[in-house]
Amino acid sequence: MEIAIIAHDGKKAEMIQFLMDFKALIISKNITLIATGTTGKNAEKAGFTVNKYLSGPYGGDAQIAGRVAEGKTDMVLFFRDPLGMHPHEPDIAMLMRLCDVHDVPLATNPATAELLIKAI
Ligand SMILES: O=C(CO)COP(=O)(O)O
Repeated sequence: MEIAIIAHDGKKAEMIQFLMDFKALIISKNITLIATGTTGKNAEKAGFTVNKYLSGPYGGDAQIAGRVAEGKTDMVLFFRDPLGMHPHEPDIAMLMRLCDVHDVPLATNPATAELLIKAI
């Protein structure tokens, strides 16, 4: 199972805490993690193996959206910062739209991500 992890800067610490909280489950379920660039680097520093794509503003969200459209990604955990401005807002909207088009589970905050990952 492939899960995409993406976190805006203000939410990266929460993403790493989330990954640590569910590390045993991620390993035991043989989950492949993919991520936007900087989120992925942070996860690697925390000891996770991650397939990294470009940083979000440089097209990483769009690359992951492509994988969602191709049926390669099974779940997207996207810790968005609703208080921040993002130059790549169109890419973010595209990713969320394609999750809906292809009925791929999408969590946009840690509470929802916890419910989703516990359901695996
Ligand atoms: O911008 C992002 C999501 O929209 C995240 O990108 P990074 O993981 O490269 O910071």
